[in-house]
Amino acid sequence: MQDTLLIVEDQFIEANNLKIILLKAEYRVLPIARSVDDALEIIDVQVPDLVLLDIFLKGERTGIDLAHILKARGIAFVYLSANSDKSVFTAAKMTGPYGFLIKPFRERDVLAMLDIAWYHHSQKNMVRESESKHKNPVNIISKDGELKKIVGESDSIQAVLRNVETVAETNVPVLLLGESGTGKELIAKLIHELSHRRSGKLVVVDCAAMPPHLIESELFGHEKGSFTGATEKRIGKFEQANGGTVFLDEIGELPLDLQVKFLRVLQETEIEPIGGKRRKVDVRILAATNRNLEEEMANGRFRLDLYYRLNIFPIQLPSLRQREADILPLAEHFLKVQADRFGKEITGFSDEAKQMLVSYQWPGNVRELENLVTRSILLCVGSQITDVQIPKVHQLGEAGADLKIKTITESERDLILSALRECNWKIYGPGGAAELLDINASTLKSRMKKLGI
Ligand SMILES: Nc1ncnc2c1ncn2[C@@H]1O[C@H](COP(=O)(O)OP(=O)(O)OP(=O)(O)O)[C@@H](O)[C@H]1O
Repeated sequence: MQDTLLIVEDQFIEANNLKIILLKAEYRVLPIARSVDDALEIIDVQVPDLVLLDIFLKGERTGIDLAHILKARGIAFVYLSANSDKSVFTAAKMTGPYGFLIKPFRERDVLAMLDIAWYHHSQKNMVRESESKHKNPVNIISKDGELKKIVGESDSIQAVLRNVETVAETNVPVLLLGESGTGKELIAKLIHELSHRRSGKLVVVDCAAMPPHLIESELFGHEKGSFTGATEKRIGKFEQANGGTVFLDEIGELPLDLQVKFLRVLQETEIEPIGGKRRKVDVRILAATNRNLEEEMANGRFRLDLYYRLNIFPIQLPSLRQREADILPLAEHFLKVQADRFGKEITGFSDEAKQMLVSYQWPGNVRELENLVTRSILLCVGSQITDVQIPKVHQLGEAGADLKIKTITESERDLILSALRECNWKIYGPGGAAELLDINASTLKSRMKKLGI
């Protein structure tokens, strides 16, 4: 089957010459688009295999704006541009094209670039296919009737799932590492569900949430009368989980004296309730932290022996910004789940909203994404989410960084550049630099021209 190409170019003669070259090389070429709107109309009817994209086009939106949309839709593209200006090139590069040709170009340069683009595109598709062939070990967790799906297409989350598959059936303790909101607790639940302990309990203990004077009794239990106020015997979490799994979240918060007692659970599978005798428990330990345990050890806050005992099988959860490929699948997943929950009929995100989602850094990781999607659903009035309220404080991150006194022109230039960078060089529409700077897009464009950006 012939590969189908779309040329997006506002110069009629150049577009036509290019079309002739491509037809001669036996590509199928869709009608030429002269603006972003034209291109979108064509793509809505027929998805091309690859788009050849000029940067400055007819109409308000640029090729870089279109590239963001193509990227969100998973359509490959290469740039063809007469403009080799460094800032434009940098902005174009950030959209992840398969190639960039400076006009005027020779026929064989175009064809060679297309060959390379096809090669990279097919490699990427092969990786995607092999990823989707790898079935998640169990991606549905049922607990108290609650269904949870583990979503993730990126290499890094697939590697996590493979590790989970490897370790789940063993009795080895697992240390889950990663920033807050990356899914450590969810993975702990998955490990439990995949283990032979699945019919036993999974007891979750958040070490950071317990008052220090109660942790020992909570974890190990106490005998009646063992201290003032111990009016009843208490069964600790380790014993409650007998035959099952204990997940200790925020293990880095466990006080040093209790780390020794916990080490005994790991080494001897024994607990010692306050005021009681040592006894055996049959539990598997999963622990998580978003702290750097090596640093904690260096500062004397975490025991070396416990660290080595726990660190037999560490699993590092990647931050969301390290796995951009997962942002949209996760967002779509939360949209479906939460829209059902609130009884709203929302079909999806607009291209602009998708672009805003993939451009943001997600310091709060998957939890922040889930919350933002929920908020967007509640605020959504139509059948599509067209706006997501990315926190402004992060968008403005770079603008105030440089405090050196500059001329007004220099400051204006820096500010515009920071805003453009924050918005991945999107000028118009929601999440664009004009919105961020709170000025009219055409004013921004004329300021950019004047300042040579
Ligand atoms: N891959 C994923 N697929 C679907 N939902 C996910 C995924 N990862 C995380 N979540 C959801 O994101 C939220 C945060 O995840 P979780 O509580 O497991 O993170 P955490 O790393 O344990 O956070 P913390 O360190 O703050 O305790 C949860 O609602 C969880 O269900």
